[in-house]
Amino acid sequence: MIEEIKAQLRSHRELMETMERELAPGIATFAGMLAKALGDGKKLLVMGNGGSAADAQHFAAEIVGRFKMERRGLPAVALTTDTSILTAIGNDYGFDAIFRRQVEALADEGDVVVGLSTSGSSKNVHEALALANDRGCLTVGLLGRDGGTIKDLVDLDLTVPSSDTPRIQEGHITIIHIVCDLVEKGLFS
Ligand SMILES: O=C(CO)[C@@H](O)[C@H](O)[C@H](O)[C@H](O)COP(=O)(O)O
Ligand SMILES: [Zn+2]
Repeated sequence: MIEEIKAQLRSHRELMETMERELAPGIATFAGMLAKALGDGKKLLVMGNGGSAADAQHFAAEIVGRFKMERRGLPAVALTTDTSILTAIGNDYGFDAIFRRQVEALADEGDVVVGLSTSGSSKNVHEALALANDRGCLTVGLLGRDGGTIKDLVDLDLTVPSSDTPRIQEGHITIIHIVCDLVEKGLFS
């Protein structure tokens, strides 16, 4: 068991090293884009399924609440949280529409719309990002594997170089924390 634990910790560390080599410029672009949008009074919308739904909520909480600094709240909404909205849309229009319909209702031009998908191909995330593009939003995919169908759809993709879902999710939350740090420092220090 100890060997298995060490192997998993090693694969996490190796992924972080690969991300350090490959993703730093993309993470900087994401942070700059989000800081500019929030500074201009735009908002963040963020979504994902399963563990990525939790990551979406985590991201919105850092932006609305705080990451590390005492500062005013900034506008961010996780599209994963309202069970009445999710069940109404899912029941009436289908699961693939649960995020798209919320983008239709909430997204304005210039907002940043982020989709998390370890496969890069979850249909409900794909459809929401496609509509966000049509709305003139800035779209970002936090993805994994080969980036799936979402990679070519978004303005910016950050595809974590792994095919292991939990490792990809660990990559995503690391990116989210770095971006929150840079956004706070960019806007408030
Ligand atoms: O957290 C995990 C696995 O670590 C799961 O809940 C996982 O998020 C779910 O299977 C999702 O439905 C996967 O969707 P996606 O990342 O491919 O878009
Ligand atoms: Zn998970």
